[in-house]
Amino acid sequence: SNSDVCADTSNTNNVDDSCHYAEQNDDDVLTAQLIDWLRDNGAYINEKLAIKQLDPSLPRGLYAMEDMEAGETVCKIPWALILKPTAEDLENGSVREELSDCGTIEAVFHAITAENDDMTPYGRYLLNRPKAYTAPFWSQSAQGLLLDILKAKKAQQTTEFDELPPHGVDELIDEVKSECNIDMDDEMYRHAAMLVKTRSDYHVMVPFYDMMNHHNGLTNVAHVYNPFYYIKPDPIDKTGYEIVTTKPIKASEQLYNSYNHCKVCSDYLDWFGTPEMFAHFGFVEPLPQRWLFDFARVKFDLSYKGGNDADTGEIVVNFLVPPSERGIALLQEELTRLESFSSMHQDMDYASAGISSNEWQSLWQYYIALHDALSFAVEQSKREIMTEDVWKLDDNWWVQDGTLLAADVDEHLVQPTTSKYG
Ligand SMILES: C[S@@+](CC[C@H](N)C(=O)[O-])C[C@H]1O[C@@H](n2cnc3c(N)ncnc32)[C@H](O)[C@@H]1O
Repeated sequence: SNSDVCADTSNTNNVDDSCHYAEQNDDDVLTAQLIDWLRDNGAYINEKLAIKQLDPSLPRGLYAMEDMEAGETVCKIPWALILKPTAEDLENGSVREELSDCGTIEAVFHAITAENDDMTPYGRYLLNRPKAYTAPFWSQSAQGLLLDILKAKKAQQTTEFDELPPHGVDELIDEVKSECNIDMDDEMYRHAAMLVKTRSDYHVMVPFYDMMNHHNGLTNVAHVYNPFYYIKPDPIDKTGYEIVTTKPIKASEQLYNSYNHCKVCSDYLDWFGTPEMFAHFGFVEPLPQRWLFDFARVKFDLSYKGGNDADTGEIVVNFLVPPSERGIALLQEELTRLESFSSMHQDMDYASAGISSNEWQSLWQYYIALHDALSFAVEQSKREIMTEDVWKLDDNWWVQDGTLLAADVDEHLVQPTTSKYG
């Protein structure tokens, strides 16, 4: 229980105060309580694992404390400990297309607003996450600055995608409001919605699973059961939610998930790349990155030559669709515009911009990633054979990685036909 942990970690006269402080503020205590609670309630958590934050500049994540083999179970979380829509809502949709995360937002809201004694360690950890750190939840002024960078002010737009990605950061809150009929002016509902957007596996919020950070070059875990099909063919309400290692992992290495390429789900959103990851999860993913500039019909991956070694430094651009002169000229125009934006703001700080320090840092982190990606693409195009063919294609010009699933044309779900995504 909480008081046991407090008694263990404080031997001062002021037990109550320091105890209270630790409970409220120490994420190490919160995650230790989370793991105890999960194990006490029937979860399997591999003994070789620990949740840690190595450095304040790094996100808290899941690490191997001893060598692990490929195929070891990372965790198996009973259905009862998972936050999810009501049984009735789930009945209405046994496959992903019919499920929404509205019920999950409700479940998270209840978990983080429960009275003291009823609040689970999972609820407490979630409650303690930083608030409003993804762009759709930023203040109006911070969002306004981001939209300036993206040239996405509605009045200036001539076509839907005459702007840099990510698209629609200023629309998400209204979407949740209307789709879920949830009061998004309530601070706790907003926090619940952001938690679901940043941590859920579609309609399920799975404690411990959601401690894994993202890296598409170093992914070393996979789902055992397809989380989208909770009734068939694999009933995760009976089996529990299980994750396994896919590679040998050395002591001290981090376990990484992929937030956009699920290995057992057999499909992924081809357009969901680095900008979308930033909007949805609030961080700039490390290389490999994917960038799709619809207005210029340019799509490419950025990666390190010969693997994931950031130290070798050499970055390669892989155009997934042959670039056109017209498209590259449009990117060059945006680069020039971005540079004048940055020189206009160089003497400013977050206070003079009227936004929070976190918003300011996040904004410029994305600016740099965007500027770098555009520069690399423009540079590399000089060594490519250019063709204007991409402008003869229809709106799906960018679908190159596989075959569109006929039923899902709007979502652009792509079934991988190559081994590229493992
Ligand atoms: C599912 S949670 C992962 C656990 C989280 N780091 C924590 O401390 O609870 C997703 C959040 O982790 C952070 N994150 C995940 N992968 C990251 C990465 N590669 N770099 C930076 N932050 C990352 C982002 O803040 C994201 O919204």
